[in-house]
Amino acid sequence: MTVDDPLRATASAEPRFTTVPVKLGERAYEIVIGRDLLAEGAQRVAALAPGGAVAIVTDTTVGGLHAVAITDALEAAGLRVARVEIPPGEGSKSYAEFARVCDALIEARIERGDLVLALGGGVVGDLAGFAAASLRRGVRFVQWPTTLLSQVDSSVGGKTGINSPHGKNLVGAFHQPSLVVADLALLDTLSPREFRAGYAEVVKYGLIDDRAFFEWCEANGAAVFEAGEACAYAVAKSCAAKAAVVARDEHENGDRALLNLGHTFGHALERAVAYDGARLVHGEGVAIGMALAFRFSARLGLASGQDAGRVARHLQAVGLPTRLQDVPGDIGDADSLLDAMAQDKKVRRGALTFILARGIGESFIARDVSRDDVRAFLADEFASNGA
Ligand SMILES: NC(=O)c1ccc[n+]([C@@H]2O[C@H](COP(=O)([O-])OP(=O)(O)OC[C@H]3O[C@@H](n4cnc5c(N)ncnc54)[C@H](O)[C@@H]3O)[C@@H](O)[C@H]2O)c1
Ligand SMILES: O=C(O)C(=O)C[C@@H](O)[C@H](O)[C@H](O)COP(=O)(O)O
Ligand SMILES: [Zn+2]
Repeated sequence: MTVDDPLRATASAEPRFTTVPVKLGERAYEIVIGRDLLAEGAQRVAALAPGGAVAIVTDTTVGGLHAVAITDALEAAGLRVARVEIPPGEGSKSYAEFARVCDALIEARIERGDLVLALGGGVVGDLAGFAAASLRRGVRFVQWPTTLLSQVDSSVGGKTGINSPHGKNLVGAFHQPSLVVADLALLDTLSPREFRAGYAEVVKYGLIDDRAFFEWCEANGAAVFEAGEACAYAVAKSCAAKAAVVARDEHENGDRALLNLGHTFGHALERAVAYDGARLVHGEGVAIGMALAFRFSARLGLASGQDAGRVARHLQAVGLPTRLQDVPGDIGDADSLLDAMAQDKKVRRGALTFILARGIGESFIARDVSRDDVRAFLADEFASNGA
Protein backbone atom coordinates (compact mmCIF):
# COMPACT_ATOMS: atom_id res chain seq x y z
CA MET A 1 0.00 0.00 0.00
CA THR A 2 1.50 3.31 -1.05
CA VAL A 3 -0.02 6.50 0.24
CA ASP A 4 0.86 10.16 0.28
CA ASP A 5 -1.53 10.78 3.16
CA PRO A 6 -0.24 9.03 6.27
CA LEU A 7 -3.46 9.72 8.18
CA ARG A 8 -5.45 7.77 5.61
CA ALA A 9 -2.92 4.94 5.77
CA THR A 10 -3.03 4.44 9.52
CA ALA A 11 -6.81 4.84 9.67
CA SER A 12 -7.62 2.26 6.98
CA ALA A 13 -8.92 -1.24 7.75
CA GLU A 14 -5.87 -3.50 8.13
CA PRO A 15 -2.70 -1.70 7.13
CA ARG A 16 0.31 -3.91 7.92
CA PHE A 17 2.53 -1.10 6.83
CA THR A 18 2.53 2.25 5.11
CA THR A 19 5.02 3.35 2.49
CA VAL A 20 6.13 6.92 1.95
CA PRO A 21 7.94 7.56 -1.34
CA VAL A 22 11.01 9.78 -1.56
CA LYS A 23 10.74 11.09 -5.11
CA LEU A 24 14.32 11.62 -6.20
CA GLY A 25 14.36 10.34 -9.78
CA GLU A 26 17.05 7.69 -10.20
CA ARG A 27 17.81 7.91 -6.46
CA ALA A 28 14.14 7.43 -5.46
CA TYR A 29 13.36 5.03 -2.61
CA GLU A 30 10.61 4.02 -0.23
CA ILE A 31 10.23 4.36 3.52
CA VAL A 32 8.33 1.36 4.88
CA ILE A 33 6.60 2.10 8.20
CA GLY A 34 4.78 -0.40 10.43
CA ARG A 35 5.14 -2.93 13.23
CA ASP A 36 6.91 -6.29 12.94
CA LEU A 37 8.55 -5.68 9.57
CA LEU A 38 11.29 -8.32 9.84
CA ALA A 39 10.16 -10.55 6.96
CA GLU A 40 8.86 -7.71 4.77
CA GLY A 41 12.02 -5.67 5.33
CA ALA A 42 14.37 -8.60 4.69
CA GLN A 43 12.59 -9.46 1.42
CA ARG A 44 12.95 -5.86 0.27
CA VAL A 45 16.64 -5.77 1.20
CA ALA A 46 17.25 -9.06 -0.63
CA ALA A 47 15.50 -7.70 -3.72
CA LEU A 48 18.14 -4.94 -3.90
CA ALA A 49 21.05 -7.41 -4.08
CA PRO A 50 19.73 -10.92 -4.82
CA GLY A 51 22.18 -13.57 -3.57
CA GLY A 52 24.63 -10.85 -2.48
CA ALA A 53 26.10 -9.76 0.84
CA VAL A 54 24.94 -7.26 3.43
CA ALA A 55 27.05 -5.80 6.24
CA ILE A 56 24.97 -4.79 9.25
CA VAL A 57 26.56 -1.80 10.97
CA THR A 58 25.12 -1.35 14.45
CA ASP A 59 26.10 -0.27 17.94
CA THR A 60 26.71 -2.77 20.71
CA THR A 61 23.43 -1.94 22.50
CA VAL A 62 21.20 -2.33 19.44
CA GLY A 63 23.31 -5.23 18.18
CA GLY A 64 22.74 -7.12 21.43
CA LEU A 65 18.99 -6.55 21.28
CA HIS A 66 18.07 -6.86 17.62
CA ALA A 67 20.90 -7.99 15.32
CA VAL A 68 20.35 -11.76 15.59
CA ALA A 69 16.69 -11.58 14.52
CA ILE A 70 17.52 -9.34 11.58
CA THR A 71 20.51 -11.48 10.60
CA ASP A 72 18.29 -14.58 10.59
CA ALA A 73 15.67 -12.84 8.45
CA LEU A 74 18.28 -11.61 5.96
CA GLU A 75 19.91 -15.03 5.73
CA ALA A 76 16.52 -16.64 5.21
CA ALA A 77 16.06 -14.20 2.33
CA GLY A 78 19.27 -15.54 0.73
CA LEU A 79 21.88 -12.95 1.73
CA ARG A 80 25.35 -13.47 3.21
CA VAL A 81 25.45 -11.36 6.38
CA ALA A 82 28.43 -9.74 8.14
CA ARG A 83 28.26 -7.54 11.23
CA VAL A 84 30.29 -4.50 12.33
CA GLU A 85 29.68 -3.03 15.80
CA ILE A 86 30.56 0.40 17.18
CA PRO A 87 30.27 1.76 20.73
CA PRO A 88 26.90 3.46 21.38
CA GLY A 89 26.68 7.25 21.52
CA GLU A 90 27.60 10.43 19.70
CA GLY A 91 31.31 9.88 20.36
CA SER A 92 31.27 7.22 17.63
CA LYS A 93 30.68 9.82 14.91
CA SER A 94 34.46 10.26 14.85
CA TYR A 95 37.39 9.92 12.45
CA ALA A 96 38.61 6.87 14.40
CA GLU A 97 35.31 4.96 14.21
CA PHE A 98 34.85 5.95 10.57
CA ALA A 99 38.24 4.41 9.70
CA ARG A 100 37.50 1.30 11.76
CA VAL A 101 34.10 0.74 10.10
CA CYS A 102 35.53 1.24 6.57
CA ASP A 103 38.30 -1.28 7.22
CA ALA A 104 35.86 -3.77 8.72
CA LEU A 105 33.65 -3.50 5.61
CA ILE A 106 36.65 -4.10 3.38
CA GLU A 107 37.70 -7.03 5.58
CA ALA A 108 34.16 -8.45 5.20
CA ARG A 109 34.63 -8.26 1.41
CA ILE A 110 31.65 -6.01 0.83
CA GLU A 111 31.72 -5.40 -2.92
CA ARG A 112 30.28 -2.55 -4.93
CA GLY A 113 27.12 -4.53 -5.70
CA ASP A 114 26.56 -5.44 -2.05
CA LEU A 115 24.86 -3.47 0.70
CA VAL A 116 25.61 -1.76 4.00
CA LEU A 117 22.67 -1.86 6.43
CA ALA A 118 22.58 0.74 9.21
CA LEU A 119 20.77 -0.85 12.16
CA GLY A 120 20.49 1.73 14.92
CA GLY A 121 19.80 5.35 15.69
CA GLY A 122 21.06 8.44 13.94
CA VAL A 123 24.63 7.89 15.09
CA VAL A 124 24.83 4.52 13.36
CA GLY A 125 22.93 5.82 10.32
CA ASP A 126 25.13 8.89 9.84
CA LEU A 127 28.38 6.94 10.32
CA ALA A 128 27.42 3.83 8.34
CA GLY A 129 25.96 5.99 5.55
CA PHE A 130 29.20 7.96 5.29
CA ALA A 131 31.21 4.72 5.26
CA ALA A 132 28.94 3.38 2.50
CA ALA A 133 29.36 6.61 0.53
CA SER A 134 33.13 6.27 0.76
CA LEU A 135 33.71 2.51 0.49
CA ARG A 136 34.95 1.61 -3.00
CA ARG A 137 33.75 5.17 -3.88
CA GLY A 138 30.18 4.32 -3.02
CA VAL A 139 28.09 1.25 -2.22
CA ARG A 140 24.35 1.27 -1.66
CA PHE A 141 22.97 1.30 1.85
CA VAL A 142 19.75 0.59 3.70
CA GLN A 143 18.53 2.44 6.76
CA TRP A 144 16.89 0.23 9.41
CA PRO A 145 16.29 2.89 12.09
CA THR A 146 15.73 1.84 15.70
CA THR A 147 15.11 5.16 17.52
CA LEU A 148 12.14 7.50 17.14
CA LEU A 149 14.58 10.20 16.03
CA SER A 150 16.03 8.06 13.27
CA GLN A 151 12.59 6.86 12.14
CA VAL A 152 11.20 10.39 11.81
CA ASP A 153 14.30 12.18 10.55
CA SER A 154 17.87 10.90 10.24
CA SER A 155 17.17 7.79 8.14
CA VAL A 156 15.60 9.92 5.41
CA GLY A 157 17.25 12.41 3.10
CA GLY A 158 20.81 11.19 2.66
CA LYS A 159 22.77 13.45 5.02
CA THR A 160 25.61 11.27 6.32
CA GLY A 161 28.75 12.18 8.22
CA ILE A 162 30.79 12.51 11.38
CA ASN A 163 31.63 15.26 13.87
CA SER A 164 34.82 17.31 14.17
CA PRO A 165 36.11 18.91 17.37
CA HIS A 166 35.18 22.13 15.50
CA GLY A 167 31.52 21.20 15.17
CA LYS A 168 28.74 18.78 14.31
CA ASN A 169 28.56 16.86 11.03
CA LEU A 170 31.35 18.91 9.50
CA VAL A 171 32.74 15.98 7.48
CA GLY A 172 30.33 13.93 5.40
CA ALA A 173 28.51 13.35 2.14
CA PHE A 174 25.04 13.34 0.68
CA HIS A 175 24.36 9.66 0.00
CA GLN A 176 20.74 8.54 -0.25
CA PRO A 177 19.72 5.15 1.16
CA SER A 178 18.12 2.67 -1.24
CA LEU A 179 15.44 1.72 1.29
CA VAL A 180 14.28 2.72 4.78
CA VAL A 181 12.58 0.16 7.06
CA ALA A 182 11.00 1.82 10.10
CA ASP A 183 9.75 -0.98 12.35
CA LEU A 184 7.91 0.52 15.32
CA ALA A 185 8.27 -2.72 17.28
CA LEU A 186 11.97 -1.91 17.72
CA LEU A 187 11.01 1.17 19.73
CA ASP A 188 9.69 -1.08 22.52
CA THR A 189 13.24 -1.38 23.89
CA LEU A 190 14.11 2.33 23.57
CA SER A 191 14.65 4.33 26.78
CA PRO A 192 12.11 7.05 27.67
CA ARG A 193 14.85 9.68 27.46
CA GLU A 194 15.79 8.72 23.87
CA PHE A 195 12.09 8.47 22.93
CA ARG A 196 11.57 12.05 24.16
CA ALA A 197 14.65 13.27 22.30
CA GLY A 198 13.27 11.88 19.04
CA TYR A 199 9.92 13.54 19.70
CA ALA A 200 11.62 16.95 19.49
CA GLU A 201 12.26 16.35 15.78
CA VAL A 202 8.57 15.38 15.33
CA VAL A 203 7.43 18.68 16.85
CA LYS A 204 9.90 20.43 14.52
CA TYR A 205 7.82 19.56 11.45
CA GLY A 206 4.79 21.31 12.96
CA LEU A 207 6.82 24.35 13.92
CA ILE A 208 8.34 24.68 10.44
CA ASP A 209 5.21 24.94 8.31
CA ASP A 210 2.32 22.92 9.72
CA ARG A 211 0.52 24.59 12.63
CA ALA A 212 -2.25 21.97 12.49
CA PHE A 213 0.34 19.22 13.06
CA PHE A 214 1.77 21.13 16.03
CA GLU A 215 -1.76 21.28 17.45
CA TRP A 216 -2.10 17.52 16.83
CA CYS A 217 1.15 17.10 18.79
CA GLU A 218 -0.23 19.16 21.68
CA ALA A 219 -3.30 16.91 21.77
CA ASN A 220 -1.64 13.55 21.07
CA GLY A 221 2.02 13.92 22.12
CA ALA A 222 1.64 11.67 25.15
CA ALA A 223 0.12 8.89 23.01
CA VAL A 224 3.08 8.94 20.60
CA PHE A 225 5.22 7.50 23.41
CA GLU A 226 3.15 4.30 23.38
CA ALA A 227 4.58 3.27 19.98
CA GLY A 228 1.06 2.47 18.69
CA GLU A 229 -1.25 4.17 16.20
CA ALA A 230 -0.38 7.71 17.23
CA CYS A 231 3.31 6.93 16.88
CA ALA A 232 2.77 5.36 13.44
CA TYR A 233 0.92 8.49 12.39
CA ALA A 234 3.69 10.75 13.73
CA VAL A 235 6.40 8.73 11.94
CA ALA A 236 4.53 8.65 8.62
CA LYS A 237 3.58 12.32 8.82
CA SER A 238 7.17 13.32 9.68
CA CYS A 239 8.65 11.18 6.91
CA ALA A 240 6.17 12.56 4.38
CA ALA A 241 7.07 16.13 5.39
CA LYS A 242 10.80 15.45 5.19
CA ALA A 243 10.51 13.51 1.92
CA ALA A 244 8.72 16.44 0.29
CA VAL A 245 11.44 18.93 1.30
CA VAL A 246 14.26 16.58 0.27
CA ALA A 247 12.63 15.92 -3.13
CA ARG A 248 12.51 19.71 -3.72
CA ASP A 249 16.00 20.51 -2.49
CA GLU A 250 18.17 17.40 -2.04
CA HIS A 251 21.46 19.23 -1.44
CA GLU A 252 20.19 22.09 0.73
CA ASN A 253 20.61 24.92 -1.72
CA GLY A 254 17.30 26.39 -0.56
CA ASP A 255 14.45 25.51 1.76
CA ARG A 256 15.86 22.18 3.01
CA ALA A 257 17.64 24.47 5.49
CA LEU A 258 14.25 24.83 7.24
CA LEU A 259 14.85 21.31 8.63
CA ASN A 260 17.63 22.96 10.61
CA LEU A 261 15.15 24.78 12.87
CA GLY A 262 16.68 24.74 16.37
CA HIS A 263 19.96 23.26 15.13
CA THR A 264 22.18 26.37 15.06
CA PHE A 265 21.74 26.71 18.81
CA GLY A 266 21.44 22.95 19.36
CA HIS A 267 24.64 21.98 17.54
CA ALA A 268 26.58 24.68 19.41
CA LEU A 269 25.33 23.15 22.68
CA GLU A 270 26.34 19.65 21.59
CA ARG A 271 29.83 20.94 20.86
CA ALA A 272 29.85 22.77 24.20
CA VAL A 273 29.36 19.43 26.03
CA ALA A 274 31.97 17.78 23.76
CA TYR A 275 29.27 15.40 22.40
CA ASP A 276 28.76 13.88 25.84
CA GLY A 277 25.36 12.21 25.62
CA ALA A 278 25.18 11.85 29.39
CA ARG A 279 24.73 15.64 29.47
CA LEU A 280 22.88 16.35 26.23
CA VAL A 281 21.73 14.25 23.29
CA HIS A 282 20.93 15.65 19.85
CA GLY A 283 17.15 15.76 20.23
CA GLU A 284 17.46 17.57 23.56
CA GLY A 285 19.78 20.12 21.93
CA VAL A 286 17.17 20.59 19.20
CA ALA A 287 14.41 21.07 21.80
CA ILE A 288 16.40 23.81 23.56
CA GLY A 289 17.38 25.23 20.17
CA MET A 290 13.77 25.45 18.97
CA ALA A 291 12.65 27.13 22.18
CA LEU A 292 15.55 29.59 21.79
CA ALA A 293 14.76 30.19 18.10
CA PHE A 294 11.18 31.11 19.02
CA ARG A 295 12.22 33.33 21.95
CA PHE A 296 14.83 35.01 19.72
CA SER A 297 12.16 35.53 17.02
CA ALA A 298 9.86 37.09 19.63
CA ARG A 299 12.67 39.37 20.86
CA LEU A 300 13.26 40.55 17.29
CA GLY A 301 9.54 41.36 16.98
CA LEU A 302 8.95 38.64 14.41
CA ALA A 303 6.81 36.19 16.40
CA SER A 304 4.49 36.69 19.35
CA GLY A 305 5.61 35.96 22.90
CA GLN A 306 2.49 33.79 23.19
CA ASP A 307 3.67 31.47 20.41
CA ALA A 308 7.18 31.28 21.90
CA GLY A 309 5.68 30.40 25.29
CA ARG A 310 3.37 27.81 23.75
CA VAL A 311 6.29 26.06 22.01
CA ALA A 312 8.31 25.87 25.23
CA ARG A 313 5.29 24.68 27.23
CA HIS A 314 4.59 21.79 24.88
CA LEU A 315 8.23 20.65 24.88
CA GLN A 316 8.34 20.90 28.68
CA ALA A 317 5.04 19.01 28.97
CA VAL A 318 6.66 15.88 27.50
CA GLY A 319 9.77 16.35 29.64
CA LEU A 320 12.12 17.99 27.13
CA PRO A 321 14.58 20.74 28.11
CA THR A 322 14.00 24.26 26.78
CA ARG A 323 16.61 26.44 28.55
CA LEU A 324 20.39 26.79 28.57
CA GLN A 325 20.21 26.11 32.30
CA ASP A 326 18.72 22.66 31.61
CA VAL A 327 22.09 21.41 30.34
CA PRO A 328 24.03 20.05 33.33
CA GLY A 329 27.51 21.45 33.96
CA ASP A 330 29.45 24.24 32.34
CA ILE A 331 28.47 25.11 28.74
CA GLY A 332 30.62 28.25 28.42
CA ASP A 333 29.13 31.66 27.71
CA ALA A 334 27.49 33.67 24.92
CA ASP A 335 30.83 34.22 23.17
CA SER A 336 31.89 30.59 23.17
CA LEU A 337 28.49 29.48 21.84
CA LEU A 338 28.71 32.17 19.15
CA ASP A 339 32.15 30.88 18.28
CA ALA A 340 30.72 27.38 17.75
CA MET A 341 27.95 28.80 15.54
CA ALA A 342 30.55 30.37 13.26
CA GLN A 343 31.28 26.81 12.00
CA ASP A 344 27.60 26.15 11.17
CA LYS A 345 27.19 24.88 7.58
CA LYS A 346 24.59 27.58 6.87
CA VAL A 347 27.17 30.32 7.38
CA ARG A 348 27.73 32.33 4.19
CA ARG A 349 30.83 34.52 3.84
CA GLY A 350 31.03 34.55 7.61
CA ALA A 351 27.44 35.72 8.12
CA LEU A 352 25.15 33.69 10.38
CA THR A 353 21.99 32.09 9.01
CA PHE A 354 19.23 31.11 11.42
CA ILE A 355 15.85 29.49 11.00
CA LEU A 356 13.50 31.97 12.66
CA ALA A 357 9.71 32.12 12.84
CA ARG A 358 6.86 34.56 12.39
CA GLY A 359 4.74 32.14 14.39
CA ILE A 360 4.05 28.44 14.89
CA GLY A 361 4.16 26.84 11.44
CA GLU A 362 5.67 29.97 9.90
CA SER A 363 9.42 29.39 9.96
CA PHE A 364 11.75 31.03 7.47
CA ILE A 365 15.43 31.24 6.59
CA ALA A 366 16.98 34.43 8.01
CA ARG A 367 20.32 35.34 6.44
CA ASP A 368 22.84 37.84 7.82
CA VAL A 369 21.61 37.63 11.39
CA SER A 370 23.52 40.13 13.53
CA ARG A 371 26.12 38.55 15.83
CA ASP A 372 25.54 41.34 18.32
CA ASP A 373 21.83 40.50 18.46
CA VAL A 374 22.61 36.80 19.02
CA ARG A 375 25.25 37.59 21.66
CA ALA A 376 22.93 39.92 23.57
CA PHE A 377 20.09 37.40 23.39
CA LEU A 378 22.27 34.54 24.66
CA ALA A 379 23.72 36.71 27.43
CA ASP A 380 20.17 37.47 28.60
CA GLU A 381 19.23 33.77 28.37
CA PHE A 382 22.24 32.90 30.54
CA ALA A 383 21.29 35.61 33.02
CA SER A 384 17.56 34.80 33.15
CA ASN A 385 15.92 31.51 34.00
CA GLY A 386 14.67 31.25 30.41
CA ALA A 387 11.03 31.68 31.41
N1 LIG B 1 21.29 12.60 8.89
C1 LIG B 1 20.28 13.33 9.35
O1 LIG B 1 19.47 13.84 8.58
C2 LIG B 1 20.10 13.48 10.82
C3 LIG B 1 18.88 13.98 11.32
C4 LIG B 1 18.74 14.09 12.70
C5 LIG B 1 19.75 13.69 13.55
N2 LIG B 1 20.90 13.18 13.02
C6 LIG B 1 21.96 12.68 13.90
O2 LIG B 1 21.43 11.56 14.61
C7 LIG B 1 22.13 11.42 15.83
C8 LIG B 1 21.16 11.17 16.96
O3 LIG B 1 20.45 9.99 16.68
P1 LIG B 1 19.64 9.22 17.82
O4 LIG B 1 18.88 10.18 18.61
O5 LIG B 1 18.93 8.11 17.15
O6 LIG B 1 20.79 8.71 18.79
P2 LIG B 1 21.69 7.39 18.85
O7 LIG B 1 21.92 6.82 17.53
O8 LIG B 1 22.87 7.75 19.68
O9 LIG B 1 20.78 6.38 19.67
C9 LIG B 1 20.43 6.74 20.99
C10 LIG B 1 20.76 5.65 22.02
O10 LIG B 1 19.72 4.69 21.99
C11 LIG B 1 20.26 3.37 21.82
N3 LIG B 1 19.28 2.66 21.00
C12 LIG B 1 19.03 2.85 19.71
N4 LIG B 1 17.98 2.11 19.32
C13 LIG B 1 17.58 1.42 20.40
C14 LIG B 1 16.53 0.49 20.64
N5 LIG B 1 15.65 0.17 19.70
N6 LIG B 1 16.44 -0.05 21.87
C15 LIG B 1 17.30 0.31 22.86
N7 LIG B 1 18.29 1.20 22.71
C16 LIG B 1 18.42 1.75 21.48
C17 LIG B 1 21.60 3.57 21.19
O11 LIG B 1 22.46 2.50 21.51
C18 LIG B 1 22.05 4.88 21.79
O12 LIG B 1 22.65 4.66 23.03
C19 LIG B 1 22.95 12.67 16.01
O13 LIG B 1 24.29 12.40 15.71
C20 LIG B 1 22.38 13.62 14.99
O14 LIG B 1 23.33 14.56 14.54
C21 LIG B 1 21.10 13.09 11.69
O1 LIG C 1 17.98 16.52 6.93
C1 LIG C 1 18.25 17.71 7.17
O2 LIG C 1 18.47 18.51 6.26
C2 LIG C 1 18.29 18.22 8.55
O3 LIG C 1 18.70 19.33 8.79
C3 LIG C 1 17.81 17.30 9.64
C4 LIG C 1 18.41 17.60 10.99
O4 LIG C 1 17.48 17.12 11.96
C5 LIG C 1 19.71 16.84 11.24
O5 LIG C 1 20.11 16.99 12.58
C6 LIG C 1 20.85 17.17 10.31
O6 LIG C 1 21.91 16.26 10.48
C7 LIG C 1 21.43 18.54 10.55
O7 LIG C 1 22.07 18.90 9.39
P1 LIG C 1 23.42 19.75 9.35
O8 LIG C 1 23.58 20.00 7.90
O9 LIG C 1 23.19 20.99 10.15
O10 LIG C 1 24.49 18.89 9.92
ZN1 LIG D 1 18.40 17.03 13.94
